[in-house]
Amino acid sequence: MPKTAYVRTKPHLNIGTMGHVDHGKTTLTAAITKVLAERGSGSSTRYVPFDRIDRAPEEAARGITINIAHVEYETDTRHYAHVDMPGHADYVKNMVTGAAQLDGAILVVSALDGIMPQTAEHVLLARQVGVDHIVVALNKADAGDEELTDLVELEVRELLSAHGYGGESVPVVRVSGLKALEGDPRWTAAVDALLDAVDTYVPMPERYLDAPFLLPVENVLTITGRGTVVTGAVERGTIRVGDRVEVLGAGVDTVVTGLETFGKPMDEAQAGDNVALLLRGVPRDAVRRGHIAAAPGSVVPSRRFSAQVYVLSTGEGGRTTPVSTGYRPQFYIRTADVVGDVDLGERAVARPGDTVTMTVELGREVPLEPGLGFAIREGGRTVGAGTVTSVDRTVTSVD
Ligand SMILES: Nc1nc2c(ncn2[C@@H]2O[C@H](COP(=O)(O)OP(=O)(O)OP(=O)(O)O)[C@@H](O)[C@H]2O)c(=O)[nH]1
Ligand SMILES: [Mg+2]
Repeated sequence: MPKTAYVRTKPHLNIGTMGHVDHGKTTLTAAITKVLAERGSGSSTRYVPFDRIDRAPEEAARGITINIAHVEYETDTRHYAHVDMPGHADYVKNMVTGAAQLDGAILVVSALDGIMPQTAEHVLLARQVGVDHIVVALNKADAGDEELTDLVELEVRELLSAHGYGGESVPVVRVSGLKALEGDPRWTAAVDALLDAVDTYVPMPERYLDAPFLLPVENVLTITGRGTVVTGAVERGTIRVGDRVEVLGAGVDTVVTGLETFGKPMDEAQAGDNVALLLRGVPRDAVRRGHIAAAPGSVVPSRRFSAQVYVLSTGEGGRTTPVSTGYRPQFYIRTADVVGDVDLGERAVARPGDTVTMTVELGREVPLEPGLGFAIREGGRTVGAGTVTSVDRTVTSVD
């Protein structure tokens, strides 16, 4: 049976749940889909139960969200792709990948526990990777005491202000994902209120539809008998079946032979869409997460750039000791994870808590441009966050 094509009836946005481990992100995600399915809003909304969101086998075994799960739903005015991000500290790198494509985020904070290390880390990373709007879900409000919840709310608003989110105006909605899932009317209404806050507070971002096509590869899979598929969110431009693309990093130049969003075929994908591209004649192991699919010749990758970097303080989970020239951490740029050599120039050291300028020489070429945000990690933790200020295009790569 042919699959029904995707029909673009509402503006599409990418949002997601982020926050500390066990604060209820996945439960709330399931509750959102249930409330919307019952509201009957939009043909693409389906209830996705909790255990279908945490679906990779490795996750079920460990009971924590490792990969990033995408679900689709519609409110009355918008179509959303929602990524449920992992809270566990080891998986913050996946959070960077997920957040890199978010137009807005729902920060889930347990009203019982308040701000925890990953709550703060996710807010910092969200700021760095360009998430401009956050709505807060104070979850587990069914079990929390009102006065304590008021304190948690104050604390969250302060945290957001400290990271430039204007904490006093951010919507903070008290919810219970668990009770909403059980159908308790008080709490399904709270989820409705949260969705209304997302609909109104997160603006429709500007989509660069006229720019050359670019998609950072998030995942690669094989469809038996059809070929290799790359997935991710289109960063800019549009793409149609039959268009040529090159995959930077893989050295592949090919043609798009199929295009889907949430399992539905589409004729054209555009900036902001979460898509799967079927590529002609590309071996599965040629392409990896971190590569970039782009209109041929539209981007020139580079290795050297200058950046402004904030070195996380020790209290934020950063380093306890300064860094100096010669430091070699991992750089998380779009979906890529690349080693880089740091040069601090005249400045001898950068201490935790400092904001510094640096030159970086990456281990391999990636498409870079001023304004691009990135995270710096070392030994499984985030130690810095920065923005590219200029790109040195004179250094050519040997590979
Ligand atoms: N009382 C109460 N418990 C909740 C609520 N939401 C989630 N929980 C419980 O909190 C625990 C964690 O919920 P999850 O939804 O798995 O949390 P998570 O944030 O997705 O966790 P990670 O993905 O591992 O970071 C589970 O035992 C839930 O049943 C709520 O609104 N109220
Ligand atoms: Mg989860």
